[in-house]
Amino acid sequence: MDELLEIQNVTKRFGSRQALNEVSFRLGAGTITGLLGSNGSGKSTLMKLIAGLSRPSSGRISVIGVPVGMDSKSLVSFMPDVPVTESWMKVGDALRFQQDFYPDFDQSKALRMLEFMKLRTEDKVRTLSKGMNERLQLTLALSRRARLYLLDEPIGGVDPVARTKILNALMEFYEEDSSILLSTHLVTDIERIFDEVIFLKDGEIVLHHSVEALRQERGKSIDELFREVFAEC
Ligand SMILES: Nc1ncnc2c1ncn2[C@@H]1O[C@H](COP(=O)(O)OP(=O)(O)OP(=O)(O)O)[C@@H](O)[C@H]1O
Repeated sequence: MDELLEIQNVTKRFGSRQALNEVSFRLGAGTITGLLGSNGSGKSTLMKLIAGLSRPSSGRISVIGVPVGMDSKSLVSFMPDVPVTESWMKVGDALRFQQDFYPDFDQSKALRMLEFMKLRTEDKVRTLSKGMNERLQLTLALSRRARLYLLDEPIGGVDPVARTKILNALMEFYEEDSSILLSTHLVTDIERIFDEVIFLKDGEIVLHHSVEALRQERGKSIDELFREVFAEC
């Protein structure tokens, strides 16, 4: 497995609050990894550090050997947990903005994804439901030609039908030489897409394992393990 992401002893403090404590892990190319943790466990903070939107208090992060910074921007596509679109936009405007901003944006892939997602370029962003908006945000993120996709809560707060549609889109449009790190606290339904899972608790990694090995060794679903580890959170 080729190394794609390497995180070494990363700590992040906000004043006296420690959001991440000595986090270290590696991800290989061609994997979908679930970053699982309860509210406030540090998932978004870690995603922002990998995306280069914030700097660690200490530690190192690199993507295919490139330290996170200006040079890693073209390697990483980030879907934050808040929409990147403006309410005045139509879906087509959102695509044009993304294309202007990122030279690696693949317009034809975006149009294919829109069709799959049942979105139209003339739809107004402010009239989209939460689930439809999440489909749009996912389209914007996955249509970049990147090596690592960071998806922060792409199914947060949508109903099970919308969730299935979003997960199917992920599997359909995922390029297999890239990797996905997807954060969520909604483990039911989604665990089928993961190759690996990382459990993040109070800013520390408490488990990082292949899903297949976990199921075989512990005889439990990821959802059951998640409930055990986070029972008191
Ligand atoms: N800009 C900030 N200033 C101060 N504290 C912050 C900031 N961002 C995050 N934190 C704190 O860091 C901790 C981790 O927050 P983070 O948003 O990374 O958690 P999360 O796992 O993504 O949670 P959720 O599932 O609720 O989105 C929390 O205690 C949070 O209050």
